[in-house]
Amino acid sequence: MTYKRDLEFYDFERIADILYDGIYIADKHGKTVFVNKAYERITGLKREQVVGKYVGDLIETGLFNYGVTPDVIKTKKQINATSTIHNGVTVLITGTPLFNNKGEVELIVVTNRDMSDLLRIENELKKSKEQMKIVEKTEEKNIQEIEHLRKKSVESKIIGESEEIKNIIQMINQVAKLDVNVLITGETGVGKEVVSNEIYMNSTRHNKPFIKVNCAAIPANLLEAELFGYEKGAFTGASTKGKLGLFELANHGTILLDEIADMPLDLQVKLLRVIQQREITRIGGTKPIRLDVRIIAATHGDLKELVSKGKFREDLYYRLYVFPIYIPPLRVRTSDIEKLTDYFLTVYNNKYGKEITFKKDALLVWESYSWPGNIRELQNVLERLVIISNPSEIITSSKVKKLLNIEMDDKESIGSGESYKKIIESFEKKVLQNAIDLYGTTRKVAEHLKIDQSTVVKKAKKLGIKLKKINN
Ligand SMILES: Nc1ncnc2c1ncn2[C@@H]1O[C@H](COP(=O)(O)OP(=O)(O)OP(=O)(O)O)[C@@H](O)[C@H]1O
Repeated sequence: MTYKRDLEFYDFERIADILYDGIYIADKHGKTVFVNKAYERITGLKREQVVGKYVGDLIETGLFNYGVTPDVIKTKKQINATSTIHNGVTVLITGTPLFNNKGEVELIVVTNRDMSDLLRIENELKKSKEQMKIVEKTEEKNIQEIEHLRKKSVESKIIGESEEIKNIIQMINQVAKLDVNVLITGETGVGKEVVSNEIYMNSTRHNKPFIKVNCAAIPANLLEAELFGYEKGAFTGASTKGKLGLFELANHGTILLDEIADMPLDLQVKLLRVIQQREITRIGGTKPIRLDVRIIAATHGDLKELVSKGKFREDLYYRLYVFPIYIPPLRVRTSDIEKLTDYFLTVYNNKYGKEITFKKDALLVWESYSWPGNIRELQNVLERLVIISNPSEIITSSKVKKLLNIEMDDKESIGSGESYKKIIESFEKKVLQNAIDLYGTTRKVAEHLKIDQSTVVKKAKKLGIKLKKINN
């Protein structure tokens, strides 16, 4: 046989030394006769420490916790096992007996495979599987959240038949299907969110996410992470998994940036980039992420004024001002009060199982109130009224006045025991407050009441009327 003759020319020790797995050979007594280089590498033991030693002694000295050789000698069979060696490495060992022609065990050849790499890969696989599960769960949660927001939005309906509301509904119909940014302005509680819901519901994106962010409610230092997300370990305290930003959650859908005036200037720059380049970069990230999000911004503040004071970026203002919708306060569309009252009274009567109605003069007082908190206030006061009233109570004007803290009329005032000065003062306050509510600025009040603007300001101060949000 030629191959046998050829083999005689090869140096088996050299061959054994180039193998990746460790080789250990013991004689029939369990005395080590050979170890290759890979064995030295894996175990960290030198040839001299092992060769000539009995495997039992090696186990006793604590170099291995288990050796297969004694069992192979005993059983005369191949044995597979794992063993941890003194340096902490786990090895897969296979001991195979080599028999002489009498069928006796002559040598035991043991291969050692370092399991560290394998265990590391297995661990990584386990970790990635766990991470995948977390991502899947988060995605599922996000989808549920989006679905919840969508359902909530579907419920909203605009009540009101005033010219102002008709005009707003017309604007919603014009803009909803166009993919442009919308800026909704108006005092607190006028229905900016309700209008944004209607735009979303009537847009082509109505079956895609609708994410609402109140920029004033999230602390400025957290807003960036909330909006744009971050990569894992982006900053101290960041989650090790990283975080998906609200813009990414809103992808292909719509985002409502409520109270946009409260967005810090440095974030305004980032927002501008989202609008212009249609992409975001997570905090700590390097790769920009393409996005397709429609932006609806809302504010009760005067953005133009903030621009002139350097508190809002002019370029962003014009990017948002593509289609502005202004919602007037309830006091200038008093015809809506009755419809809204009817609507919410039915809602709360049903909710609390009551049949409360208004007396005609009570409704007049109700409608003449200035509703500084607008529809939100009307809704809240009405709910309170339903709660505190008897099941079939007919609400009187005095109950409404008490509830709304409205001062009494002239006849009621005269009989109240107050001094002449006090009665005149309260009458003056009522006139001035109504005029300010009606005309909005001290300049216009002065014009209509034919007095100096400085007198309006002085009297308002003296009578304790707040002019904070009124521009001269
Ligand atoms: N036209 C409307 N028809 C029915 N409900 C309305 C209408 N406008 C507002 N509401 C109700 O009034 C409340 C306040 O409305 P909304 O939150 O939209 O006001 P907002 O202008 O966004 O307030 P804020 O500036 O404080 O965020 C909500 O409960 C909303 O459902």
